[in-house]
Amino acid sequence: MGHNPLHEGLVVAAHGRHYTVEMPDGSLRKCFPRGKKAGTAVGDRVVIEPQGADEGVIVRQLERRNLLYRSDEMRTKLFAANVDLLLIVVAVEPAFSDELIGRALVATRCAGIKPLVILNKVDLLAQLPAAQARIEKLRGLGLEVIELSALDTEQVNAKLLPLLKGRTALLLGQSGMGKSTLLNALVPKALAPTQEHSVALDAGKHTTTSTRLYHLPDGSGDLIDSPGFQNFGLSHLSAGNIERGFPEFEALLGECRFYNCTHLHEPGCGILAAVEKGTIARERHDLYKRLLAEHEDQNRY
Ligand SMILES: Nc1nc2c(ncn2[C@@H]2O[C@H](COP(=O)(O)OP(=O)(O)OP(=O)(O)O)[C@@H](O)[C@H]2O)c(=O)[nH]1
Ligand SMILES: [Zn+2]
Repeated sequence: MGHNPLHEGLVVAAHGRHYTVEMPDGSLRKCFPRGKKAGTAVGDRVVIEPQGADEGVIVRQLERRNLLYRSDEMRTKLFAANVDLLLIVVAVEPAFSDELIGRALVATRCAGIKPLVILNKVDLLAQLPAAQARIEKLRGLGLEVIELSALDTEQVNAKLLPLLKGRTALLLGQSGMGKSTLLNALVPKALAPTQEHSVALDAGKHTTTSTRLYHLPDGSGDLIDSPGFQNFGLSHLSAGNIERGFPEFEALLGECRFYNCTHLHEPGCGILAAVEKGTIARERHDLYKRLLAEHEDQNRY
């Protein structure tokens, strides 16, 4: 009895212990990692050995362009691989978190992924100016922002499809920002349960919690969605990585007196001086301090 021939496939869903791998003919296989270690993420290209009609074993994974992690207090987990674009979905209402955007910005700068902010629900005209004022600050950090209403499918496609063409984008958003509505507008067959549907269908019974990759209908790009994903734990990043995650620090780093300045308490620190002057926002420096502290906590033992 010889081995089955090996095949290359794309990991389109992660379910904890097993993965869904899409084969070149479009068929899906339920695949298990060889051995105990699961070093595979959605977006990875893998070589599998087919087993039976619709299963397989992941023999190895091909080299990846980049890898995003999501870590919590407990551990660091793989999130998604080979991502070109991080779509950070925020909304005019409810209020969005600067913290999450700041963390996403650090993660993308470290992984070499382009971040793009989507301001959703611009049809809520009364609250729009206040949201736009907050968005201006993000533009000041060099973030590109696209304004749209996810309820307007035509508008969503006109604004986003050209940017998604030939790329793999990861959707990120706090609950209520309209991420599911946006996904449904781009990939109708994804049928991501929106909040209304979840309520109608009995308290979110149909909400999936696994990370999934969807192909755009015209086949010219992929979207990765990770329901229930709220925060970007970054405790796996080094202090140098965290520093690099703050674009507004970059031009000032040369002004610190000490070459290994941590920008926390050193005399002659260019960053601290800018915070005092107000040219770097204090909330941003506070986020920097929090990320460093999380990193210290994680690496203490
Ligand atoms: N006015 C307006 N409402 C929107 C828009 N997009 C989404 N919504 C509404 O906002 C609410 C939240 O949308 P969802 O798509 O469920 O939000 P989500 O980000 O997926 O939230 P979770 O399902 O909790 O993860 C729903 O009531 C949507 O109908 C929009 O462009 N304009
Ligand atoms: Zn400094």
